[in-house]
Amino acid sequence: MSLISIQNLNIAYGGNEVLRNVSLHLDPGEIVTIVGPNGSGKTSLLRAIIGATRPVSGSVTLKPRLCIGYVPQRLHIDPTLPITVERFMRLTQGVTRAQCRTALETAGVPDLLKRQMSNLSGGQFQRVMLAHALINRPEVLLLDEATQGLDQPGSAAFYQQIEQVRQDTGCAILMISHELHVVMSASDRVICLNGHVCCEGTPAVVASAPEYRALFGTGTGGALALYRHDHDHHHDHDHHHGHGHTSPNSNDKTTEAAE
Ligand SMILES: Nc1ncnc2c1ncn2[C@@H]1O[C@H](COP(=O)(O)OP(=O)(O)OP(=O)(O)O)[C@@H](O)[C@H]1O
Repeated sequence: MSLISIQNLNIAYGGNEVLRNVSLHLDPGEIVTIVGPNGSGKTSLLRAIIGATRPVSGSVTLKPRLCIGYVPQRLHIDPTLPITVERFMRLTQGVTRAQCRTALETAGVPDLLKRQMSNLSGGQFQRVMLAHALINRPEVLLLDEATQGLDQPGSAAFYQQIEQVRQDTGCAILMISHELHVVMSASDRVICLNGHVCCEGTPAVVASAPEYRALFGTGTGGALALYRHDHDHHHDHDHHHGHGHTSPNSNDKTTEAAE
């Protein structure tokens, strides 16, 4: 049974259609990346999954008692507010120090418990957010542009950590990104959203491709992959693509990046 199953979802704000006929599913242990330009409805989809937005029609079905961990885009903490990692993680009632330690270990930052949140680097901060999302041992992790603000090696390292988390905990991961051409190479599926599901498929792992090396060097440990999507349909005026199509010669599907 899928953990999350979305059928023919339509979302509109005051008559303005944002998502049209979107269907997708997330199965246990899968890593699925949703890419789409700004304004393509990614956050609306995420809000529909957590029940914060009511669809016009269609359905979102979650496995009964599904535990979801959420890693937000960027949480702003006032730098003048003194708060340690431990206190931040224990703001939720009932969380023990042992649970914090375990979650920080799983997130790859076992030594940060006593550190001030305001002194963490961007990558450390996002790992603490990851640890925070892991505390209740979720079956699904939702990541909303979780590598925004990190540089490329930082993003690659974060993606490697996510992969490790899947290995350690077996949880499924639904990742949202506005980066159209670079995705986590461990993604089992990539879904391109642009008001509707534009195309989907597996990302190509192209660590040896010249384009890949030119863009990212070889220091990313294969954590990033180029993703190229080709399709032959046109979009209406409301849903412009923010990217150029790379090839006009195929139907709706993901193609491998150059080898
Ligand atoms: N509560 C709301 N009321 C009215 N319009 C909204 C609301 N939330 C989002 N929208 C509009 O819906 C469209 C899709 O927004 P959404 O935030 O889902 O896209 P997104 O893909 O997450 O964008 P971004 O990458 O910029 O975060 C946008 O045009 C946005 O202005």
